[in-house]
Amino acid sequence: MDRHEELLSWAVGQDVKLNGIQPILIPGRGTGIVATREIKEGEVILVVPASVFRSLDQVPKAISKRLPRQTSIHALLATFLILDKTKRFSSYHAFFPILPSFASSIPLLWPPELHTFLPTPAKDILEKQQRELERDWTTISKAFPDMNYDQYLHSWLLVGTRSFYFETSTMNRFPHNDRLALPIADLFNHADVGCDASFSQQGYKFIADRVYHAGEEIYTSYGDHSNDFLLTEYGFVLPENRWDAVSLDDILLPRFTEQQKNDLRDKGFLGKYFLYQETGCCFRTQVALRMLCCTYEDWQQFADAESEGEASQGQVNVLLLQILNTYVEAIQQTLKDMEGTDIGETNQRELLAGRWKQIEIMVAQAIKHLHS
Ligand SMILES: C[S@@+](CC[C@H](N)C(=O)[O-])C[C@H]1O[C@@H](n2cnc3c(N)ncnc32)[C@H](O)[C@@H]1O
Repeated sequence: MDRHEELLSWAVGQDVKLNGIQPILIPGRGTGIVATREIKEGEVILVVPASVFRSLDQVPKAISKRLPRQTSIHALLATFLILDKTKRFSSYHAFFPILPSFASSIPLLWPPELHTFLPTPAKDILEKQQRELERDWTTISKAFPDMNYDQYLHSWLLVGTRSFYFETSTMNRFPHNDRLALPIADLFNHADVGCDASFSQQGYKFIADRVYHAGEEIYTSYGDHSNDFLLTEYGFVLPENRWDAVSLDDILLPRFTEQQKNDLRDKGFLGKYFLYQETGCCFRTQVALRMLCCTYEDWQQFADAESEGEASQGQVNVLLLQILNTYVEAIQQTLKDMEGTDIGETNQRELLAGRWKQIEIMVAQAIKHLHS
């Protein structure tokens, strides 16, 4: 029996119902789920009973009692995966990628010098991850002094990349993004649109979002995530991603005086300026650009939604064009600097360069759109 057949028979033994789907190895994406026959839109393709869940409620008291009440679910599950020596989940655990396989893809494991080349939104997510990992490891290593850091890091990354959002009443006191659970759904790879899961107290079901032909990979969507988010949280970028966004903060923020920053902050418009794949510049960016090229009164009226800013749109577009052209030069410089460095592994640098090329294309498309 190969590994995937073993996983399948383990799942069936746990009362998981797979209907016209199976896990297989997919080049470049590890394991994924494919259709074994033609699947109709709306068909239930997977039923996972709550008895298989690994979440807050299943963490043994022997673990949770040794930890402070505010310990994150992420930290609890990571600890549970390590200390769970029962046979029941061993076929599932055997599927987990080993720690070195995360190193090429997950920026958290890249050398810090390479982090300096990450786009700003990815850097922000990485810093949050670093803070959370440190917080969790401090708690866990105090309660379990024999635990090894690499083993914990591995388990923490497994939970971070494989768990799905799930809620029970016992989870209410935890932040939404910490209401995590495993397993099975984690065998699906991500696409910007895919099959949805429907949850109940009995478990969850996956429903086909469209027709699938035999052999076709079936995706789910981990959320409306940009490629900077996917890169940092999951270690990959999508070639086509309707939710992709490019941050303009690095090129816009340095243009403001302190006074202008204060005015923007007072109205809640300082930073988080994005260029979206589908819709172009966000409203916040339009507000910020008007701060740089309109009178204070015109800016204020636009920011307060008292004017639609049509009279100033021409000026705004000219300024945006100039800013985006400057950004393209900066992106090309980043790519050149990356070519000239041997920091990290080749595949880490290639993944990062690929992301910057996507950003360059999105900015170039916005420039083309402004010209037309
Ligand atoms: C929840 S797991 C999905 C199953 C995983 N492929 C496996 O081998 O077990 C998430 C991980 O799968 C990979 N992945 C998911 N979607 C992907 C995609 N569209 N392209 C490339 N890798 C993907 C990434 O490594 C990600 O961290």
